[in-house]
Amino acid sequence: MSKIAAIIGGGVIGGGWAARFLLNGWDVRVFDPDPEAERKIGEVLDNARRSLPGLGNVALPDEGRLSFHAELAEAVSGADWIQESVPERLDLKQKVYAELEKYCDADAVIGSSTSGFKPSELQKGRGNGGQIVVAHPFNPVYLLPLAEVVTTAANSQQVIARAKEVISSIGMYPLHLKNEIDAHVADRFLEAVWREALWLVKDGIATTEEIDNAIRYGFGIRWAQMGLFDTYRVAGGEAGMKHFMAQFGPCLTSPWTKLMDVPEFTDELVDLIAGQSDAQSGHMSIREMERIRDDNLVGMMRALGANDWGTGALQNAHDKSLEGEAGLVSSIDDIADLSQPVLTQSRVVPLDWTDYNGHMTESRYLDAFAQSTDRLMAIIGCDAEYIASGGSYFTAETHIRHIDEVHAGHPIQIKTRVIMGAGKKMHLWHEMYEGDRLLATGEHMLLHVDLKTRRSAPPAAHIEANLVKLAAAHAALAAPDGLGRAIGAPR
Ligand SMILES: NC(=O)C1=CN([C@@H]2O[C@H](COP(=O)(O)OP(=O)(O)OC[C@H]3O[C@@H](n4cnc5c(N)ncnc54)[C@H](O)[C@@H]3O)[C@@H](O)[C@H]2O)C=CC1
Ligand SMILES: C[N+](C)(C)CC(=O)CC(=O)[O-]
Repeated sequence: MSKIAAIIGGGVIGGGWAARFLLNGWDVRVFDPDPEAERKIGEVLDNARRSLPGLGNVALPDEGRLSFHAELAEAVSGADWIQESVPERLDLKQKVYAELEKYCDADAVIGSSTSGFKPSELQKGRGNGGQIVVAHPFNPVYLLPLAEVVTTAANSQQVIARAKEVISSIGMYPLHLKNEIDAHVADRFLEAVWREALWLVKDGIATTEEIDNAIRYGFGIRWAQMGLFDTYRVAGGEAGMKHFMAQFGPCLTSPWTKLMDVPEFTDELVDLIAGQSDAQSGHMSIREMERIRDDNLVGMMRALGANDWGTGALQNAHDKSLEGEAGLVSSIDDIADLSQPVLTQSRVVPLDWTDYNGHMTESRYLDAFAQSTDRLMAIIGCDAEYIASGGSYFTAETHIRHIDEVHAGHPIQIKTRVIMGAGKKMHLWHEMYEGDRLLATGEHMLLHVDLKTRRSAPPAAHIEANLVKLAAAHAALAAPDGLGRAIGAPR
């Protein structure tokens, strides 16, 4: 199946979709009458290239081709996925759908980024309405994985399944809503919070900065990892959700929120809010703020990945799906040539791996080598299931040589040799490269342990056999330069 996405409307959101598809290996065609569209998408892409490839622990596929088209017909003909991201005006969107109907392929899925319109409003009057679904993303689309997929009875199961499959394949989470409603689910929350915030500023209760602090220092970061209901379940203490509801349910009838209507957007209110926002953050450009936002998102999402939780768990699953294309294996049976060092890592240096010297920081070399050791362990059979049964390896000694520097966003690969594998011992040699350039070596001695006694113990027979097999195959290679080296400072 070809992978061609047509992006109709390449502004903030269309640019984000373009980057998400492109960096996941799709060819992307953009149609946008704005003469500045190419520049703007270029800038969004710069930010996306900086942040997305290093979000996960496995390299993304090769980037697709990006092209700009003056005619809608040219952009959409032959496209598998069409993403409409024109401004939020129903008349304009309906005009675009009438045009799309003429030129798109009959089996293409058409997703709309609309924040508020229902899919039936977009499908209305269209002979090909069954091809149209809402695929509502969140800014920045290239980093945030949620896409609300809203469908109607006009959409076949095949179209719905295809929509979910494509969205998942580019590392996103399709939240399928079968019942359409204005603004879907997530934007209902955003509007409620936004409305409260507008009143609080208008009535002089809090400034824009105080409101942002109330969110980012408190419930915002909490929501990011556990959402609303799980957070409140925990807040109910040992008695959980029922206790929480008994304690705080009555407040709802007060209610704490008094300001249910929307404040009028008078010039005075717009100036008040824009003025406070300028005072708060006017010293930074929007692009600068985007990069700060992206650095923070990547750091937080990668932290969740270490816990295999929330967006991090989703990214870990996406990484798994990319392993084959990246040349990574999880079993000795899948190694094509046993005589060569094993590829144990193919990734991009993430944003949060760099330091004040502007390059990958020393502790991350060990992090990368440790991940390669984990993969080698899995390859010989010491995988999660084996570890859960009570056996594993502990590292007893490590020697890392930092040979050349590498920067965030650059691709690295690690190749691993088994120097010795017998009984309880596993002696590994990792080499880290960017292309042909050797960046670092890692030499590690590990001991097999019984996780109950926490003492060294022989591994299961199949693990030792696999280790011996790899060690024997690698023994035919010339000894690596630097093997067994100590720092060797004169005394
Ligand atoms: N900005 C946001 O935070 C989010 C916006 N959305 C939705 O995404 C859609 C687009 O919003 P933004 O990207 O923010 O707007 P935007 O104003 O940044 O971009 C819209 C783009 O569409 C282009 N355009 C206008 N008429 C067109 C036409 N007939 N054919 C092709 N392109 C055309 C414009 O030149 C512009 O580049 C809206 O439906 C919005 O509700 C969804 C999620 C978040
Ligand atoms: C403000 N907004 C309604 C356009 C926001 C969205 O639709 C989603 C987002 O990215 O917050």
